[in-house]
Amino acid sequence: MGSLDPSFIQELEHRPKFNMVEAEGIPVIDLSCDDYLPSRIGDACQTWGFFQVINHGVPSDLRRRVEVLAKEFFDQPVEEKLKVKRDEVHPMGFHDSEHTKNIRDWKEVFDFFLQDPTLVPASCEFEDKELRELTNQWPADFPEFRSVLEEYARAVEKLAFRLLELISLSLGLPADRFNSYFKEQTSFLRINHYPPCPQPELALGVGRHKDGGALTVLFQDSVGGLQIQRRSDDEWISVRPVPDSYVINLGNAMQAWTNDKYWSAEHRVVVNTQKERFSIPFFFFPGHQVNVKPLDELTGELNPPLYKEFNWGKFFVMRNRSDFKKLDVENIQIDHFKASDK
Ligand SMILES: O=C(O)CCC(=O)C(=O)O
Ligand SMILES: [Fe+2]
Repeated sequence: MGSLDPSFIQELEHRPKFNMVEAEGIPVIDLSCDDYLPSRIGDACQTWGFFQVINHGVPSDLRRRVEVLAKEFFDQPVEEKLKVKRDEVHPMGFHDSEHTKNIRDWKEVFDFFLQDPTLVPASCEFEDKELRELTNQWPADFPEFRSVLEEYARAVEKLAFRLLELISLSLGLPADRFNSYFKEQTSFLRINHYPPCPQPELALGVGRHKDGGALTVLFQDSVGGLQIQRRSDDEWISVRPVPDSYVINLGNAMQAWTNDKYWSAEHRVVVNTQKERFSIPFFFFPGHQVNVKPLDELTGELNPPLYKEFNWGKFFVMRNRSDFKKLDVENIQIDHFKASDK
C-alpha cells in the first residue's frame, strides 16, 4: 500500500491513543452451556452491544482453511486481485480503498453475498421502486477459495440465526420473531486484511462506525486492534482476542427494533507497524423489502418509538454510496431516523 497518502489521515480527535487504559473486557459467553443464555446475552446487548462467544459450533478447521486461503488471496500481486475488483456495477469482490466517514481505511477487503444474486433497490431515491440484482465475483483460477468460503459462510449463518433467536428470547419474544426479515437477506461475508502501517498513529484500519444490520459475527486473528466505545462513558476499550471465539456486535437495525434497549456500539480498528492482521466479519442483514421500526411489542404509551420507519434496502444502498469515493456529505446513520428529528 506504500507510504501514508493524505487520504488515510484521521482528524486529530479521531486518531488512536496507544496508552489506553486496560479495562474489564466485554463478556465471553459459552454457547454450550444452556443456563441463562438469553439473559446473559440480553445483559451484554444492553450494557455493551458487544460480546464474544465460545463453543459456537462453527468448525475450527473450516475457519483455519479460510484463514490460509485468505492469506493466499491477499498475497497475490495486486494485478491478480484487481481482476475481481469491486465497482459500482459489481459491489462485491476485492477493494482496497474503502472510506469510513469519508477517510480512507488502511485495509483491503474481499466481499461476497450469501445469496447470489442478491436483490437491492436500484437507487437510493425513495420514489424509485426499481430493483437491481447484484452478483458475486470470484477469482477464476482459484476454485478452492470460492468453495471453502461458501461453506464457511453457511456455517457462520447458522450461528447468526441461533444468536438472533437467543436475542429474541432475551427480549421476551418468541424465538423466531425476527426470522422472517431474513428470508431474502442482503447479508455478506467479508475478509479484512490490514497490512502493517508506517504511521499507525495517524490512520485507522477501519474508522469509527456502527455496523448497519441486525448483528455481526466476526472472527479476529490473534494480532488485536479492534476497539469499541463503551456505552456507559464513551471510553475506547480494546477487544482482546480470545482463541477460537467470535466477536458479536449489534447493528443499527437491532438498535431500532429494540427501541434503544439494545445498543449498537461505535467501533474502530487500530493498525501497527509490525504485523498484518486478518478479520472475517459476517454482516447479518435483512431483506431489501424489510421496513425497520421499533417493534410494537417493545413500545407503548410509556415507551414511545424513538425511530421513524426506514426501508432497509434504501438504507443499505445509501450506506454503500461512499464505498468508491470520498463524499462531501456525511453518510447515512441510524441517528438520521431518530423520531425527534420530525
Ligand atoms: O477488523 C475488525 O476487527 C472489525 C472490522 C469492522 O468493524 C468491520 O469490518 O465493520
Ligand atoms: Fe464494523
